[in-house]
Amino acid sequence: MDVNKYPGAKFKSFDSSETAWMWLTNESGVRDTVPPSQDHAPITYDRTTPEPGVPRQELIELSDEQEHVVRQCEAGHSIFFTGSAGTGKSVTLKEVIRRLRRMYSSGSVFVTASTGIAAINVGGTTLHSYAGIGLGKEPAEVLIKNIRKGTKAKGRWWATRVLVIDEISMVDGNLFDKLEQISRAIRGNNEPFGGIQLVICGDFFQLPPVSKAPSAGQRDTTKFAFEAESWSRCVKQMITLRTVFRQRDNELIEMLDMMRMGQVDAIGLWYFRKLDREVEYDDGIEPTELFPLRAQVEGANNARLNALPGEELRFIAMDYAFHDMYGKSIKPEAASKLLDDTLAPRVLTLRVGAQVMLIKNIPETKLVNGSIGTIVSFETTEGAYYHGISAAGDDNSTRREASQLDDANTDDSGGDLERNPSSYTLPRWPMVKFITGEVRIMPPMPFEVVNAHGNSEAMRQQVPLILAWALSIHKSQGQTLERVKVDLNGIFEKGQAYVAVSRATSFAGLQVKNFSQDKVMAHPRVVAWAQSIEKKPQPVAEDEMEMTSDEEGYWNEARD
Ligand SMILES: Nc1ncnc2c1ncn2[C@@H]1O[C@H](COP(=O)(O)OP(=O)(O)OP(=O)(O)O)[C@@H](O)[C@H]1O
Repeated sequence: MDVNKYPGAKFKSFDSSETAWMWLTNESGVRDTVPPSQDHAPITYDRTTPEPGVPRQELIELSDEQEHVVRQCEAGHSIFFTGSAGTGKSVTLKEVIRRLRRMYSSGSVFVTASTGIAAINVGGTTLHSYAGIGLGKEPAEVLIKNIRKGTKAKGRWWATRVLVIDEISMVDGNLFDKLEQISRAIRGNNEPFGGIQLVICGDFFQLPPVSKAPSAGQRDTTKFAFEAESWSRCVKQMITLRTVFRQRDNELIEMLDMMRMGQVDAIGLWYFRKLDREVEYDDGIEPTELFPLRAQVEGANNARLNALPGEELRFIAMDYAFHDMYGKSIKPEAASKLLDDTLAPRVLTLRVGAQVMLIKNIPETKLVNGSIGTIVSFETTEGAYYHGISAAGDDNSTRREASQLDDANTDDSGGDLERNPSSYTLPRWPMVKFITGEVRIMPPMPFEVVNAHGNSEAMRQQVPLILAWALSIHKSQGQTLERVKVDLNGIFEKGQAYVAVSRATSFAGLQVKNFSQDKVMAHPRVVAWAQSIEKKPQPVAEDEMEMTSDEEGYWNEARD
């Protein structure tokens, strides 16, 4: 890596993501992730060839009900699929995106989510940025006028054949109606949502749309997407995934179900009270404590880090800015802002003894996004190999590249100073011992932000870890955590307690402090809607008639 050309640089610009990947592959030696393909032709899906823009996941065999969702999407139906936490909604959605992009051109399948973090999780962009509506506060007529004036957002609306919306529970109902109106107006098509096929995913019992909390005596202004006037016209099918994969213990699954509905019975209460105990783990790795507020998380993590003796190492991310989907260069500051949603921090400060969470899946291992471990030392990759320890993402074929990474970073031109100020010649990376017992060295890995077409707009190279004594409930959404601690006294939002507690995989790894009925708040309008759906026969697509026993209704699990 000829970093002499870029003294102290944190950015390097490229014409396209392909040239950046070529540069990374040929010059920096980083080759632990295959560059996203820009090719729209069908690609065989395996661990080494990700679809454009779809985050790589371990090969998972879809269950029948998950496969059914995929087939309905392939058949062109507009659907909303839901299910309680851990039923594999994200896994299913990634497969839907992969298959639809293979069926149509990837340029006509747009992937969005309600928040930046959720969008990264499915390899998409925020719904607001797809729609080109800024904050979307103005009336629909004004937004339509603004979109008509430009070419970009208008072009996106025209090009869209399928619109994927993930984490729908956080999408405001008024916004949904505005988007529906915009779509019809811009596309000049009066069919529901302007004729776009909608694939909507989420669980309304999880986090609600962000709205100002009502003060005493004020009316709750939350409007859910299912309360949108256009919802029933646009969403023709609702499918509930019922098999929970995250937890195996049936009692825990039942308790979580009760919590989701905000109705914990006496037995559930007894079980929850039993969970109010300290859990000691032999390996010294503590449970991750989930907090509702970011400041609480930072306070808890920094206090624990500062209490550790020994040297502190700071790992500074390298950010790369590419082009947006119209070929316009993205400014470095804008790229860094986008990349902050990837969870990979701009600066990661660590010490030996720090508890960390992996924020990438490591193929061929049991290590996944959410795996918890402790820093046991800082080592060069060469040193780690000498002791028989592999690098993250490493198998035999990448060993050479990982050592090239060391060579690249030991260049005495100064590039290494940015990365690892404590070592001029031998950059060291965190060595982590995970709960699984596995020990891995963690050199930087790439984190990408893709646009709604699935092409890379920005990339961050950073050590794939964050501090994990504490985590915000918001960031924990979508995660699976083996050891969790939640104090329900801090909970203030409906759905928050359920999201937090449902991250756990087992009773043994779950501690719940201060459980009380009033903290397990399901939104009354979500409950009422769920119950009304339960009573209503569901619209069934023609090719679905024979499946009605399986897909009776949205809330058939509540009937059991
Ligand atoms: N068909 C399957 N076979 C085996 N494991 C699965 C399957 N589907 C999902 N899983 C696993 O179950 C866990 C939860 O999956 P996922 O995160 O997709 O659920 P989710 O419904 O999106 O959860 P949440 O609502 O909490 O975000 C993951 O560890 C995932 O790998």
